[in-house]
Amino acid sequence: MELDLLLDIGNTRSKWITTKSGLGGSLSIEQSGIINNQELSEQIMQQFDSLLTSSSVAVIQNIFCTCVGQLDVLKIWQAHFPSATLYQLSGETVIPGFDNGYQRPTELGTDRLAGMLGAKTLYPEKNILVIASGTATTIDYLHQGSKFIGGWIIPGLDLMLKSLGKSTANLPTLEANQLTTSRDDDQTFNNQGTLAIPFGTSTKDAIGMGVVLATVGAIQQAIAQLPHLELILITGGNANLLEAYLLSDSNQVKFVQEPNLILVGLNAWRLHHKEAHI
Ligand SMILES: Nc1ncnc2c1ncn2[C@@H]1O[C@H](COP(=O)(O)OP(=O)(O)O)[C@@H](O)[C@H]1O
Ligand SMILES: CC(C)(COP(=O)(O)O)[C@@H](O)C(=O)NCCC(=O)O
Repeated sequence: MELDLLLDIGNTRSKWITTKSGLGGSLSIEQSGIINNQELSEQIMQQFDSLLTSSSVAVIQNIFCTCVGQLDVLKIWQAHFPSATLYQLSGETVIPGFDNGYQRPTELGTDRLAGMLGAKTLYPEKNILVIASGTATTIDYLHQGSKFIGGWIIPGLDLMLKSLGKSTANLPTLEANQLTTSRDDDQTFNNQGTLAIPFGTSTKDAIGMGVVLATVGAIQQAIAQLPHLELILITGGNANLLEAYLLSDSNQVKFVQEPNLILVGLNAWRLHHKEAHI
């Protein structure tokens, strides 16, 4: 079987999917995985073991990739699949029906571009806010599934926690997974059933609630200034955590978690690329 590898290299982790190499409709997933970039070589060997050992049957033909992480990370990926052809998404890549509103399109992170292509593919013609909550948190607006209006970049939850810990004498360095979302804890819920954000009464809570509110507040600001917003999509490593704090029915806008949004976007670009080069 001939396979293509869809690869999203972020600043913390690489997310991947293999799909049949031919042209198809929606994304069919053969295998998938997530690898921390610091453990890349070891994990590629482990996660791809069955593919690599049965290489006479399954071969990676092409890699369709977005890389906003270190180039060295991409080089390690390439070294494991030397016979595959590498295609890298660029801010300048032309996609029919998609208009990149950045002043300098090449400046736009290709993961953000792929996220919007994913949104356009899954929810055509909608006004969509795309939130990617990873190393950084990005909040991007896609108008009518076709025009990227612009967005915001703020430090991701871990990054905020790390920088507070590192740059102050008195603050501990918390981790995002210490910001609990469990309903078993003694936490406050608002009348929509999502977590309320109380004022902190300990250093830990003051930091935790502060970084969550910095993020949720930005998202709510975006919602407030987009009267025609129809849908909010959230993806990335902190999507679960963030979702617990976001209003599920903000301003009547539907809110959906799409873990593979960027890879879905890469697949849409892959199909377009293949159709254009038949
Ligand atoms: N198992 C995990 N390993 C690393 N980070 C994780 C993990 N689970 C959740 N996270 C959170 O997800 C973030 C990375 O999310 P991800 O979407 O992969 O980011 P990026 O695309 O920037 O690499 C980390 O900053 C961390 O806060
Ligand atoms: C904003 C980002 C750092 C997000 O990276 P991530 O958190 O996904 O690792 C990345 O999309 C990037 O490097 N963007 C380039 C600048 C821009 O999009 O304007």
